[in-house]
Amino acid sequence: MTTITVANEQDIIKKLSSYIEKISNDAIHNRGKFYIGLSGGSVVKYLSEGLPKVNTDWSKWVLAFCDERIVPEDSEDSTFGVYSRQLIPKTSLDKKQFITIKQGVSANEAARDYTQKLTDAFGGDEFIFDLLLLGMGPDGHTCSLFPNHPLLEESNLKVAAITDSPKPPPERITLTYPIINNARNCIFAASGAGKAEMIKKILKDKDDLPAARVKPIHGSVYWIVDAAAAKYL
Ligand SMILES: O=C1O[C@H](COP(=O)(O)O)[C@@H](O)[C@H](O)[C@H]1O
Repeated sequence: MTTITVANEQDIIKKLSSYIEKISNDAIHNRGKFYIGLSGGSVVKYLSEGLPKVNTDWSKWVLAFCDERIVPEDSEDSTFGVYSRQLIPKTSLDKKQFITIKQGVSANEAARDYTQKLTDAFGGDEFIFDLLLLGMGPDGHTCSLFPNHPLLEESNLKVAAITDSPKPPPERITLTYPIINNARNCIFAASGAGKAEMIKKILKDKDDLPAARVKPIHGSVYWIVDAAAAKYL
């Protein structure tokens, strides 16, 4: 695990963008495509500001979601909805490059459908993401994997439904640890004093929180944090 501490949110955006540029270009050079998993929350802002400056072949990107909320795409809570308003217009990305959830179905049906869409996108049932961009909530959750939730132990499903998310909206789908920890790279980005206590618990005290369980078997995990979020490290 590598922790990178920078001065402020703008520097997080710059550092994150430089990692994305390098990892995407390496993936495209070595394997012809770049598979990336996106998170919602504050990560959307980092990417909407940073990605438009990244030098990459956008046509080779395949974009999925680390988690998504079961809401209509035009809802403020839809992660794809936010990216389509805030990021897509600033890049050459096409909406068709995003693997989105099926609309108008239950969380369980959306999870099943999303698993099939990922199987099609990866050309098989081994999903190896080049990069997962992860957020960490103030309770230590990542993706839609929340503290003390049974989904933390899920070992069969690759994409799972959750219908009792403690953070609204309650119905979501999420990648599970077998897929998260099969990624080549995972990057957490977190800023602000509101995250400082949890960052200490995870990075210093090594508490068993959902974000701390991100340990790719053959890959790397990076934490990019600003000075306020790192104040207890
Ligand atoms: O609900 C969610 O929260 C986490 C963390 O969000 P943040 O705003 O505290 O960074 C996010 O990573 C996840 O994708 C989202 O569904």
